[in-house]
Amino acid sequence: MGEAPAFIIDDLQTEFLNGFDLKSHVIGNKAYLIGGVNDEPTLSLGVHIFDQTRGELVNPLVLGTKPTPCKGHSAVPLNEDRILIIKRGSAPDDCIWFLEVDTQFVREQRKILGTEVVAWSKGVRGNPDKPVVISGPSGVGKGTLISMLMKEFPSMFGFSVSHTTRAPRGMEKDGVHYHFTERSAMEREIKYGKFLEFAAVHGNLYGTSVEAVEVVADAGKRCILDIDVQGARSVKASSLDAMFIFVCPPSMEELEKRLRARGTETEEQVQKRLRNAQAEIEQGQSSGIFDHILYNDNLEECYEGLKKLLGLDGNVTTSPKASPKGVEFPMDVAISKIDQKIIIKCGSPELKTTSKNLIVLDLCSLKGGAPGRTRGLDFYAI
Ligand SMILES: Nc1nc2c(ncn2[C@@H]2O[C@H](COP(=O)(O)OP(=O)(O)O)[C@@H](O)[C@H]2O)c(=O)[nH]1
Ligand SMILES: Nc1ncnc2c1ncn2[C@@H]1O[C@H](COP(=O)(O)OP(=O)(O)O)[C@@H](O)[C@H]1O
Repeated sequence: MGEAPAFIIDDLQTEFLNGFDLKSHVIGNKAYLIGGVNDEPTLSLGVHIFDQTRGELVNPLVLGTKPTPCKGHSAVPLNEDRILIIKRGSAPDDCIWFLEVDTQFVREQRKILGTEVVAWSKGVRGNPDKPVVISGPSGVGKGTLISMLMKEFPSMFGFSVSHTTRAPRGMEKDGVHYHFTERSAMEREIKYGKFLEFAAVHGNLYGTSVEAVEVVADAGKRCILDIDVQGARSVKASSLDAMFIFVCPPSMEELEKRLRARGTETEEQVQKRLRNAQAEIEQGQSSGIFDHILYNDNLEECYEGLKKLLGLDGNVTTSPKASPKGVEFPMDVAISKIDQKIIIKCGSPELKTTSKNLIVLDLCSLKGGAPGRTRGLDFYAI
């Protein structure tokens, strides 16, 4: 989008002129201008801020995944910290978005980055199952247990693919086992708030991106995270409500035997991992982070113990959780807010999912937000 014409700033109302589709919303002393050139059918949702105190138009740093282009949009500010956007002409699961302008995440990023920041978050119906964090020293068998679980229940669980600066091992594939990355690129992404947690482990940087966990939940699966104790501590302190499991070896001698038998590390790396293992085991057992401790002596018994913790010891249906359907909005909608409810009036009778033309969106059930998804959307027709 080019510079917004001056009269839009003066008027600060919805304007459609010369192909511009811009909506402005005043929150505090700032007017948020959302939209851009409407080159039908592709309106790309850009964001500008008009700072009324300074009388200046500002280009904010826009974080989060940007919505795909649409045919138009309607918007309404919510609770002084975000703007609800309904994209027109989008798929039912892609029409509700939030532009966060003063949420905790945005305020933190503004402070870190020293510039004006806004962030996108996509609205998703329903809530995923609690993610499972699995920690334990190198060589204890975390990867083996997780592979067994994925193999037996492929449609139920999804693996959070971490980023790491360590080199790939022979059989490891980029994007499957890890996202192998340069340290500088990873540090930049950490700075831009893309990581749920990160830690230096055995001399390399490892981290879970917010997206890594979100894509698993988007697929209707329960997310499994294989991360170290420092990472588990960060997740525990985050807003992600997870289950925490620590895997212990039967002895240090057995751990060393497994690590050497795996044959993936140099002697120096084996020594480093063994040195770190003692402290990890102590923290795993005494830090209060973990809900459960599993001893991996006999693999089959340990795997049965893991399944029991996950409620998989009885008869289990292995189909993935059906993701709740979205709503397809017609081109013509009007939005208003009453307390914690959003009323969406659909002007045309073409609404596909219902014969009624008022949709109520309940804001009380919303969870999460940028830099991930805003989950728990609950809407119904009246
Ligand atoms: N904090 C954190 N730790 C991770 C992440 N991914 C892997 N790790 C941990 O990093 C450590 C080393 O992992 P890796 O190099 O794959 O070796 P392995 O544990 O011997 O298989 C393990 O304790 C993993 O649990 C991550 O995203 N964040
Ligand atoms: N209970 C067990 N008994 C014997 N060997 C095991 C057991 N669990 C795992 N292993 C072996 O130990 C090695 C390390 O396991 P791995 O899953 O790679 O550990 P981690 O992911 O915790 O580093 C692998 O070669 C694996 O086959």
